[in-house]
Amino acid sequence: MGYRFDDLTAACQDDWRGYIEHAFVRRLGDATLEEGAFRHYLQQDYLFLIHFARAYALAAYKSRDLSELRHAFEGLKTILDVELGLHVDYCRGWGISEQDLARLPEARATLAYTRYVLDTGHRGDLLDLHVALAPCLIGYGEIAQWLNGRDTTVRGAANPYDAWIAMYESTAFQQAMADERAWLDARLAEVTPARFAELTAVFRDATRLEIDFWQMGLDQRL
Ligand SMILES: Cc1ncc(CN)c(N)n1
Repeated sequence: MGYRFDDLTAACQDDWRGYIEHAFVRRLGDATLEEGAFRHYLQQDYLFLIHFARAYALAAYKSRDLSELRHAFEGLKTILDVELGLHVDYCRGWGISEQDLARLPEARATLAYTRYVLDTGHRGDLLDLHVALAPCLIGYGEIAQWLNGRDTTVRGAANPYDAWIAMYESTAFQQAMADERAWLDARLAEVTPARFAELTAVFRDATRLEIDFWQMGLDQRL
């Protein structure tokens, strides 16, 4: 007993590394990612973020006290104010308008991942839902750190994806990630081994669905 968030990643090491160090992420860092792959990912990520905002709203609904409600509200605000706001501006820079985004067909990988998280939240409790959301928030914060620690990552004007890395290394995003980790550490400290095994299964599923999302971007598949 006395689990922490790191125990979840340790229990799914291969999947977690496969997500953080995916070929899509490596190429984005090396500035060798094909533009069409990034554009496809960016468009689907808009749809993804809308459903993830709904998942944080579900977390608010499932909250049992004011502190849980505030925590869900902070997560929702990070998605709406930090990520989605920047995302729409960023898409505009890539010639993708809000009207284009509103008309997008949803890729299977987007559908599978977002509905999995919403379903997990509906049938489970607040901790199930936050564990299903964790690869998203904590994973992207870790990806930005991992990219920055590599010698081959190209930063600045020489990398067309530099602003993407900057968004996830920003203080606002890194703080939201740290808050989520602390929240999970406090809750996981109290779970039994049997409950931890259930939560590990949720975390592994969500991490694999993140891997599929990168692959969908690389393959430019709907
Ligand atoms: C698919 C995906 N996963 C995670 C994140 C980071 N919130 C994102 N924008 N998109």
